[in-house]
Amino acid sequence: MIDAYTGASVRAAEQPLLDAGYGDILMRRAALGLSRVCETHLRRANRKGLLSGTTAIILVGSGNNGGDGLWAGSFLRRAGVMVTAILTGSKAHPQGLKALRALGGSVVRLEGQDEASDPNAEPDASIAGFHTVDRGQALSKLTSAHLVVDAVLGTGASGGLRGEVAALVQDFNAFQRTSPTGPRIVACDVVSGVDADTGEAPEPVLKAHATVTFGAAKVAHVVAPGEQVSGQLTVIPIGIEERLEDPSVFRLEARDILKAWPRPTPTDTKYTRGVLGVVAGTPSYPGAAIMSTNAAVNSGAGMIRFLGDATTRGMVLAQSPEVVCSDDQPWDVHVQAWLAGPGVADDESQSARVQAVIESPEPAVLDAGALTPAAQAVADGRLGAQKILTPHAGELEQVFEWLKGFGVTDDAPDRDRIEAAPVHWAREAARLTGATVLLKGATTIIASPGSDEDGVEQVCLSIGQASPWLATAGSGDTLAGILGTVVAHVAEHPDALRNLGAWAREDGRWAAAAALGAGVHALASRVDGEGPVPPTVLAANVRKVLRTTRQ
Ligand SMILES: NC(=O)C1=CN([C@@H]2O[C@H](COP(=O)(O)OP(=O)(O)OC[C@H]3O[C@@H](n4cnc5c(N)ncnc54)[C@H](O)[C@@H]3O)[C@@H](O)[C@H]2O)[C@@H](O)CC1
Ligand SMILES: Nc1ncnc2c1ncn2[C@@H]1O[C@H](COP(=O)(O)OP(=O)(O)O)[C@@H](O)[C@H]1O
Repeated sequence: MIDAYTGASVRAAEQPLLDAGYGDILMRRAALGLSRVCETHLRRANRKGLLSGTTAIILVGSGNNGGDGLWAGSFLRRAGVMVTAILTGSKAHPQGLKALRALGGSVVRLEGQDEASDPNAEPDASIAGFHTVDRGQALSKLTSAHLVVDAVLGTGASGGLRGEVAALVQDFNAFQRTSPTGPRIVACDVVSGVDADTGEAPEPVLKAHATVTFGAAKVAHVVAPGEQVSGQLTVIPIGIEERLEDPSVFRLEARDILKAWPRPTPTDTKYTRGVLGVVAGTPSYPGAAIMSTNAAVNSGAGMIRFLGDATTRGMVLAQSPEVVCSDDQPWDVHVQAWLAGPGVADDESQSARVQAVIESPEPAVLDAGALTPAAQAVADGRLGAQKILTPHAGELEQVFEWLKGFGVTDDAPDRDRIEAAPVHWAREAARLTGATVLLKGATTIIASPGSDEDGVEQVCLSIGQASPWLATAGSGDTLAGILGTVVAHVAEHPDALRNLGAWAREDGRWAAAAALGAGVHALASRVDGEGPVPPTVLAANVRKVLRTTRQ
């Protein structure tokens, strides 16, 4: 599990050490870790695996992030690398600058640095004497280097790159598009301009092959879009780890997911494992019913009860004879949890069942056609953490429109805003609806509602490493079936996921269950390597994923 923190909580952990005068030591530890990762990349760039003869350009901002870069440059110099620092701000960390120069590193200033690129610009005599390079000259230094270290902005950034350095990055990105064999790019702490706390990545950003961060991962490393530009993450311990408070986002990794996935014990029966009721599909859209029930079967549901019309029932049974089908109403059957909504549109009887599920006290995964009625139900009160909404960004936009219509919020973000800061909007949707929200996308975000009144903190998780091949119609129906299975189990065994952490109890268990479902879905997308994963194959892959650990 990766615990990811906000910049503010990392700074709070550092503060006592800074107050005690250990700032330089922290910075040098950070820089040493950064330089080691840079060395690995540089050795790969040299056929003989040597460092001498390799070149590194460090883009250096005016704050401590730039200080890390300068110190790392001095360590690389000592190892024989030819290092040039390009200063992009109106000042530079004095000790870092001294250290790099003492070891023979070159230092130049990017011409045109002005108030636009650094809001706190103060003319600084200590760097005024350095030779300047214009953007074209800086670009040719970058493109001819073996390695570029991005140390312009770290956790102290407010907004994206601006001014001349933004234009330089834009030019470099244009070069990269035509010449994929450019330098390796290593980001210091966070990719410059990416918001450490939300992962927002305002263009332009220098997409990194690797990011080296200090003390702990930041939220931007585990949520979209920040994660997608960060490359491989290395966390360097600097001595603040014990002082960190609660993480802001948990990233579950493959081993956490496989370890926590609930497995039957010898005393279990199909009922004690949790019965899942499914309200999905209509004669017009029967596929969603077939795919979601098939996924539930393959993820090991104890029993599945499908409610729907005769045509769809016949098709579900043809694919999965294990499913118990009827035309009952939700209140007539006893289940531990529901899955409602996939493929439900323009059908009175199925919509009525969806409505009954929303109004029932049971836990429920509410997907696709259940999202609008769920948002409408918020007008009558919070839904409860046991109701799990599973929108993609476009569906979440509609949920927010309904919430705005009911006066629950003034701010209804559109799809683009949601995609720019999914972790923020997933949390907000959970807070406003009172439901657990699973927001789909390149990384999947899961947020529990929390409660200001009861002092219950929101739990937030992220799941990554899903194959982009999942962007296929029907992947969501498969996810819904997997989610239903694990939610039904957790409904019957409230403490089943407690080993994940204290946060995975009470209301947080629904977020934990949803994260496990999304995690298994992501693992199933890559189990046979990278390539197309039609939903039926994806569902079958779930069994392979769940077989990979010993019990
Ligand atoms: N505090 C510490 O002891 C440690 C801090 N470390 C490093 O320090 C970094 C944080 O340092 P700082 O707080 O100095 O912040 P940054 O280095 O991220 O940036 C702050 C500077 O950039 C300017 N700035 C902010 N937004 C800008 C924008 N959009 N465009 C142009 N200029 C902008 C500010 O005016 C300020 O001068 C971390 O990311 C990490 O790399 C590490 O050395 C570990 C130890
Ligand atoms: N680019 C991507 N990378 C990784 N996963 C993705 C990507 N695009 C979509 N997904 C995942 O694929 C699934 C698509 O679900 P959804 O949009 O509901 O599809 P459908 O309704 O057609 O079944 C979600 O789990 C989502 O997180």
